[in-house]
Amino acid sequence: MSTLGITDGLVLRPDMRVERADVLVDREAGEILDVRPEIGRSADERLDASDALVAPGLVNAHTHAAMTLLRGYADDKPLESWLREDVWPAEAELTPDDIAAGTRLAALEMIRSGTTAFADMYFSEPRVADVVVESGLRARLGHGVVTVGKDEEAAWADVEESLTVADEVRGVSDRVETAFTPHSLTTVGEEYLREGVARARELGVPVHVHANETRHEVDPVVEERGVRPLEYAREVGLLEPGDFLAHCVHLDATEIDLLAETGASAVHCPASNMKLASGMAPVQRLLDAGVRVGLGTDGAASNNDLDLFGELRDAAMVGKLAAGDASAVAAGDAVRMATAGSADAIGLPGGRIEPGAAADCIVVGLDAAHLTPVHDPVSHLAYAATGSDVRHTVCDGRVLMRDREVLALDAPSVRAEAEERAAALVERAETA
Ligand SMILES: CSC[C@H]1O[C@@H](n2cnc3c(O)ncnc32)[C@H](O)[C@@H]1O
Ligand SMILES: [Zn+2]
Repeated sequence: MSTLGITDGLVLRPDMRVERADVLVDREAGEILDVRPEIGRSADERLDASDALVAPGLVNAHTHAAMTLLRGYADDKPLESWLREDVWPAEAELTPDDIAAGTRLAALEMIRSGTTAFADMYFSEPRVADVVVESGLRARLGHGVVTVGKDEEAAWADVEESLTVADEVRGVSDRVETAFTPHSLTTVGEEYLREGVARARELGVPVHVHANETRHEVDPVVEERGVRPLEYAREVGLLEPGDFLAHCVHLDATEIDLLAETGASAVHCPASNMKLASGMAPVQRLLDAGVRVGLGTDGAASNNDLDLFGELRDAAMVGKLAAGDASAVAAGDAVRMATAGSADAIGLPGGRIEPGAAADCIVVGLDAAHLTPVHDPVSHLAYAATGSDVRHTVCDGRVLMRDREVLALDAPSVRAEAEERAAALVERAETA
């Protein structure tokens, strides 16, 4: 057996206690073997965690990774006009090579800011899967379906593509899983949703969908169908355990209960919700009802970065504002959402430092001015740390970043290619 020891640090345990211990990893199995003082000293490879906290790798439960190419392209607009006037026209010009380059940039950013797994909904997902394999991350991937504005043939072809990706891409690596990913309850017609969801059940893949993000998305469902959007979702076969719904901002009490009863998860995207002025998700009410809640950045065009430490802070802050209660969404709740909550929501291993768990870990330096003194490391994770405090990143037992150097990707060439492709993409979009 070949081992990795993460030594001399503090370790964040699943119950949010922090203790001084080493973490010993089986590199081949990609599994945590033991968490105990001094257990890592004789490991084959060592990572220094002195003056640092060993935490689970963060899990980004909702993103569109290749949207890094559109970072800063269209700011300061609400969702509907942002999508229709800027984002969708630009996305129409994307090539598979652009998507690979944008995803590679996203992978670089995620590894550097302590994310070890993500859920993606986008296009050219076989190329996204190749980048996941190359970078060493874990992911659940899905081809996003939109049927509004398409003729029947094109709409069915989009549904078929999502199902084919869900079926075929999951075999490419142990670190890659898939989902059926209709874009939203209003941008995919009812017959396509019903059929796609039923076929996803046959394939045994979950559904990842945007839901209840803005009032403009909720009101038409209520007016036309006389039910709340998540009641409609249930009618078309959604909300099975394993399904996860991005945003869940505008929910009524019935919908919160539906999520709790069915076991479907909500993915909170606080920065995107604030930037697009979509609203404040009722996160404390979801947690109180027993709903599993994960945390996502959404795409880099509505955030504008993929640093989940920002979401941790935003989730804790906006959670209090939404509840009118400073004790709502406490630091430990936010950290749980970004780790075990997200991992469980998207159905990937990770999110916990304990024997038998996936060896997806980060080492966060606590030796910076903005993290001094250390009264409570969990508080620092939620409120004061940033992605650049991450010293090492490990996924599946493999070191992806050591002392801030990303090992599997060549950062300068990843950045250069993304820069070049982003400029050409925008040029094409603006002359189309
Ligand atoms: C069809 S692939 C996914 C699709 O979703 C778009 N998108 C990005 N951010 C959001 C958001 O916050 N709500 C809804 N849709 C979003 C993305 O640009 C792709 O077109
Ligand atoms: Zn999204």
